Amino acid sequence: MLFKVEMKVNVPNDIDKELFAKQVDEEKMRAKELQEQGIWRHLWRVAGQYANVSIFDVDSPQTLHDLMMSLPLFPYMEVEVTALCHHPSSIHSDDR
Ligand SMILES: O=C(O)CC1=CCC(=O)O1
Repeated sequence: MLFKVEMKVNVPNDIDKELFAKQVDEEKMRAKELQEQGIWRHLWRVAGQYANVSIFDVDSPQTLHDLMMSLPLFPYMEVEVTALCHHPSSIHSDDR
């Protein structure tokens, strides 16, 4: 199942900078793993914002939920999830 996930990162003004830098590194490593596994299919920066638009390929909404909750930067994120399905005019057969 494909999901569009929009993540906006809100960094608290009083955050410990070292802790946050560590969490960013951990997020980067997790994102790399999930991309290599074909789960995090697309990861795009939203121009001009500390935000991204991503496409995830997971077996259920519960799996997506568990995955999102486990992201190191999740505590700072606003997240919007949109379920996607095949478009009848798409020429790609692998976008289900
Ligand atoms: O920078 C972001 O948008 C949050 C994030 C997602 C994956 C990653 O490495 O950072």
